[in-house]
Amino acid sequence: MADKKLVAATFTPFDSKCEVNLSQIGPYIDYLTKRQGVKSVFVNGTTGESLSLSVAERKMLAEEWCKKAKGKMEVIVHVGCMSLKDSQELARHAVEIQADAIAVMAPFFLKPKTAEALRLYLQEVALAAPILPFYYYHIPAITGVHVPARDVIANIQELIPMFRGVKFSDTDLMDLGQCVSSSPPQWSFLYGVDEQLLAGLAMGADGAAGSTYNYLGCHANKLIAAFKNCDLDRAREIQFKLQELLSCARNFGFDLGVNKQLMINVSGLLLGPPRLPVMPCPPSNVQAIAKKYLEIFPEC
Ligand SMILES: CC(=O)N[C@H](C=O)[C@@H](O)[C@H](O)[C@H](O)CO
Ligand SMILES: CC(=O)C(=O)O
Repeated sequence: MADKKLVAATFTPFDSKCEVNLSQIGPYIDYLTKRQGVKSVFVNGTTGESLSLSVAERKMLAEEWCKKAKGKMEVIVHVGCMSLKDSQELARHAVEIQADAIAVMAPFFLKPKTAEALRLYLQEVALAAPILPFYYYHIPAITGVHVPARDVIANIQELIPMFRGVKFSDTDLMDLGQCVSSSPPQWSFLYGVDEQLLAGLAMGADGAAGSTYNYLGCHANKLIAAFKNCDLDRAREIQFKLQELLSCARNFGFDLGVNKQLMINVSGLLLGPPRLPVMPCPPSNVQAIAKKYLEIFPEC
């Protein structure tokens, strides 16, 4: 079985005024590589609040991540925007800064109505970065674009020669299965519903990309290793622990604000508040979740 990849979808470090704080990116990379065993990041995605950032801010962040990660981690830069022009600008920039790959979600103000419309849109973005591996970022719960991923990627290599896979953030495991079974083996399907990663792996996902791997990377790596060793009891044990933590977090209204504050509590990194409209979470509210984290995962 080929190596399976674990990708952390990064938070965007802000200062107390909600301005991008690049100084935390070096320490963030050290934390992920040394403490969590994470060797790939997905920058400027959902967790990174990309659609709440300006294009200039996204460029600054992507550049700093690529610069500091060089030789240490793989960097996938999400360049999806509401405007094709902005996405193309970010895709060109990703080439300049030598990102390892780009990913694009469906635009969701004026939504593509068909798989063909979405494929044509993705192609136009890909043309701005023709040398970079390209991933489609499927996250229908957020975009409201419910075209099955299977339909989006049908014959997509004819339009996007560098197409390499999907970041699949949806619970529809039949759609995932159909993506896997209809695709060439060199494509990667990275599963993005952390609560049920094991089910995604069982359906043939090549790895995982998600927000919780910022602070649960080392456990997710163990889950993946257990799955590869066919030790399903052990894999399930870890998955159930992760579910227990996230179910506790849900009781406190688990959203990006809570998620970011949990990462701050666990890692000690200075990531700041989220940006409006996401509301900041008072540190005291997260203490119960952080306590649960330490109870469930006393060590890596
Ligand atoms: C909506 C969202 O942000 N999904 C993420 C990935 O795509 C996941 O990593 C979740 O944050 C995670 O599964 C926790 O619910
Ligand atoms: C969670 C995730 O994968 C993202 O932030 O895009």
